[in-house]
Amino acid sequence: MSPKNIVVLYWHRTDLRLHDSPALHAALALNPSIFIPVWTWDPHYVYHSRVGANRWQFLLECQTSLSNSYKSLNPNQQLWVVREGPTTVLPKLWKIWGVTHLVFETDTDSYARSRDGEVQQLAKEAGVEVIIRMGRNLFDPDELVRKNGGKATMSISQVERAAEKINGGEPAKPLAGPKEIPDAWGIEKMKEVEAIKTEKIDATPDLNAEVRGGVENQYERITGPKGDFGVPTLKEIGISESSVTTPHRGGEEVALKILKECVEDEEYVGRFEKPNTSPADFEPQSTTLLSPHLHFGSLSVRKFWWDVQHVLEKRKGAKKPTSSVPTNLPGQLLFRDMYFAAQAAVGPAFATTRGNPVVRLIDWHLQSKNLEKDGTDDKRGDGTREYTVDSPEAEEWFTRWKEGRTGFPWIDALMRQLKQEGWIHHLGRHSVACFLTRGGCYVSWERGAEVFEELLIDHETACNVGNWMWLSCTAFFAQFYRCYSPIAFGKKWDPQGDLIRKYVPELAEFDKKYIYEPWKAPIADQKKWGCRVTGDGSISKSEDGQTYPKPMFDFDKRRQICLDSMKSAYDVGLHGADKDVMNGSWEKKFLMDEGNEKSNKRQKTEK
Ligand SMILES: Cc1cc2nc3c(=O)[nH]c(=O)nc-3n(C[C@H](O)[C@H](O)[C@H](O)COP(=O)(O)OP(=O)(O)OC[C@H]3O[C@@H](n4cnc5c(N)ncnc54)[C@H](O)[C@@H]3O)c2cc1C
Repeated sequence: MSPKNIVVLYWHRTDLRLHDSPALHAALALNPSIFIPVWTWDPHYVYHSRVGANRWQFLLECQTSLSNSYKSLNPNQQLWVVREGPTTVLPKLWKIWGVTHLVFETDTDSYARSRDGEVQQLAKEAGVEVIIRMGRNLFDPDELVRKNGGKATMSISQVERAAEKINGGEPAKPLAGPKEIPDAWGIEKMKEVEAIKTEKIDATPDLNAEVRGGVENQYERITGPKGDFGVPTLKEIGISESSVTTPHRGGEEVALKILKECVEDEEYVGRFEKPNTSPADFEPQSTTLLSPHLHFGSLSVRKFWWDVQHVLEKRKGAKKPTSSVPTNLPGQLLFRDMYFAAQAAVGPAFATTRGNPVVRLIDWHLQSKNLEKDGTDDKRGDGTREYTVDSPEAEEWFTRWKEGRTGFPWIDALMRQLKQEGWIHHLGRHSVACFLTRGGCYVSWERGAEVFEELLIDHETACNVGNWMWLSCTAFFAQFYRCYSPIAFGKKWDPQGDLIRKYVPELAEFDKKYIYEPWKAPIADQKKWGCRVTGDGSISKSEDGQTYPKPMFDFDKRRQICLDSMKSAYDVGLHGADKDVMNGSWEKKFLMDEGNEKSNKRQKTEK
């Protein structure tokens, strides 16, 4: 085919960048006469995945930045945002714009796999050639699985061994970004899509109704309210500007600047060891905070790897102390690949307990409803699962955890930082995840993962659920007797309690002696420091001034109960895909177990 006749529709999804994009490179290598970079505003993410205001804003910033980059290379270009789901709109676009090739980056997330399968079939029927390239990971997750004997990658050493068989353990080198971009069709031809019948949008279940304070008009016109295929505004998607509270900004330019500053600090990169970075540091935080950029693809993970690798090699050459995998920065990126490949092997069930062969079944409180006898699989994988409130007390703990009013200042500071900023340090995530599950509340990790899914600006299904399984000791990690104290762990990193003072300002005046355990402060001191420790925090002001809640339970007692219960659950030894789990009879096994908190409770109530 002569380049004259080549019309490429480039479908941006996980790659909001121009630098090092193998799919974009392949698309431009076709030498197209017409090149149309498109984003389809997919109702699946708008309604059926939990997304908070901060992550919406981050996405819009990434899209705006990409659109501007296109414009700077070709004033007639932009990111063409089309407001309809991809499986219905793409075939219409191909027809109207005479598309010959569809090009996109591989996405191994469960929803994306089935969507892309459907799109490929439609393209085949329409005679459109499809080109797909991997660029979201260091190594192709499916290839890692194959090299790991077809099994989920459950440890870094498995990833390293599998990667060794792919390219001697080295990710491909980054590709240069384009210097020029061909034209799209003229605006009149582009706008012909307005004549097409818009499909009815499937807006139920709407998991983001609460996030959207205002009226949304995101699907009223396929080309957007101005008819210019523009990146939506917050207002158009029904989100008020005041609900965006994150200080973290999106976009390729921002990502490249952060990476540049990071690698210029040779000591930082050379000595980086994750366990030695503080969860209490803010402005600046102690790790790179590049995760949201990797999530949206505003940064290439291979560029991250190689820029860091060059610093490490230089240091090694100069015989300077240099950290190594898995605690150094490349090690962190391998953890990311580990979770992607584990998800690629397990499929949609990776995000749940039911049907997931790698996850242990623990008899948590607030289990997903699909674990009940008549439970069904969440085939759409859209997080619509409901849960069973087996204990009103656990439900209350879960709510207090989510809202940052547990009465444990370290936990509350982190949960409020998460809500405000959409990002917390990895060890902060450890603390709050352990506290909600095996180290305090004994609430299902699936509840915690759903809260993170909404609030994180870096939410990545594979990494989120993978890490929740790790922290709850249901997969990847099994040392459940190693538990984070909400008091001692924070104190170790931040003896002055600065993180607490920032995010729990009602305790700002407390002496460092009491900042982690304010309930122990004498009443006279509490009054002097302007905050009484009383109630459950549901009312922030009381008659005598500001208040902070009492701890919601005795942590030492809860830790012991959780430890005993975990031990019993490990003895029962069920996993998510076992017959007893799939047919809903698993509870019987726990009822027979004497050592378990919940089974004892149940036996008592059943009598
Ligand atoms: C309960 C829980 C939930 C999590 N949910 C997510 C999530 O939804 N999305 C997400 O990207 N990370 C998640 N993580 C992993 C990790 O906490 C973040 O990737 C990291 O804190 C991001 O900050 P950073 O960019 O400064 O990391 P850095 O320490 O600078 O690491 C560089 C990059 O390596 C990757 N990385 C580092 N640690 C991990 C890890 N343990 N697992 C996977 N990738 C890692 C990230 O892409 C990160 O940007 C979660 C961790 C826990 C304990």
